[in-house]
Amino acid sequence: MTVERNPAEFRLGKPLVVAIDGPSGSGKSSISREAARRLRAAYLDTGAMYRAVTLYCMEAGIDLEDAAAVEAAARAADIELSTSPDAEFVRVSGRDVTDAIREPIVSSSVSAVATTLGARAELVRRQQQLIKDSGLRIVAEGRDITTVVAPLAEVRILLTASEEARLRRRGVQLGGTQSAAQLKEQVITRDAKDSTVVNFQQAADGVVTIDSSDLDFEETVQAVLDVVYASTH
Ligand SMILES: Nc1ncnc2c1ncn2[C@@H]1O[C@H](COP(=O)(O)OP(=O)(O)OP(=O)(O)O)[C@@H](O)[C@H]1O
Ligand SMILES: Nc1ccn([C@H]2C[C@H](O)[C@@H](COP(=O)(O)O)O2)c(=O)n1
Repeated sequence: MTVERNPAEFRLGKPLVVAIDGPSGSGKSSISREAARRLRAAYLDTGAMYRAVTLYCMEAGIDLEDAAAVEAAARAADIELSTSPDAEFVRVSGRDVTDAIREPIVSSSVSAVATTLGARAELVRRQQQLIKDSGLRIVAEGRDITTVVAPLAEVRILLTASEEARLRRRGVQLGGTQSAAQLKEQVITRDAKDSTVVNFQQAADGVVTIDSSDLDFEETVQAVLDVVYASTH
């Protein structure tokens, strides 16, 4: 079913929190950003916050295996994150780190922060505040948005795709610069580590699964918008 109505006008004046979780490379960030644009909503990339804390720790010489130090860093880090789908930026201590947090060294270290429960508690608190600050019109994506950060969201989606599709997409996204082994490390191995503290492989009760393996980008955005309409009627 494709909805004809104008998404930008949909549910204006009423809360519309759209929570999207899923594994690495499933399309959460790119699909959520585009869905937010069309819904005229804010956009929250929670993974960027885990990445920002990781970079903060690495630059401060904090041992990522020291849970107490990582938790303290998550509390101390001065992180500014754009929630505009049209202006992506992340700043740590006022410095632009939008590109730096996407470097492979951060991708391969971020699970240490993501699996530190005290750091998660602090970032969940900040994420819930950002959702409130949006006026409750936002698409928020990550690994625990449907279950922990916004379990009462109007719309809750698990965005999945086959392992093969996710590896292929990430390979294309990185311009063919990564070997098959490197891609597997950044996508599959990272998911396995992150899965030890949050479940983003199976949909929780009430969460709608969208499998994008055989959908192109536009079809996936449309599938998300269809679930938004269906879940709010
Ligand atoms: N349905 C789709 N068909 C084809 N390509 C897609 C589709 N969805 C997303 N992509 C592309 O796949 C790549 C990975 O998507 P994206 O970065 O949004 O994934 P992600 O789930 O946020 O990953 P991560 O959690 O690792 O950051 C991007 O280049 C994106 O444009
Ligand atoms: N809500 C979230 C968001 C992200 N993470 C972790 C898992 C990833 O390894 C890392 C970076 O996320 P990405 O930018 O790849 O989406 O952050 C999490 O545990 N919970």
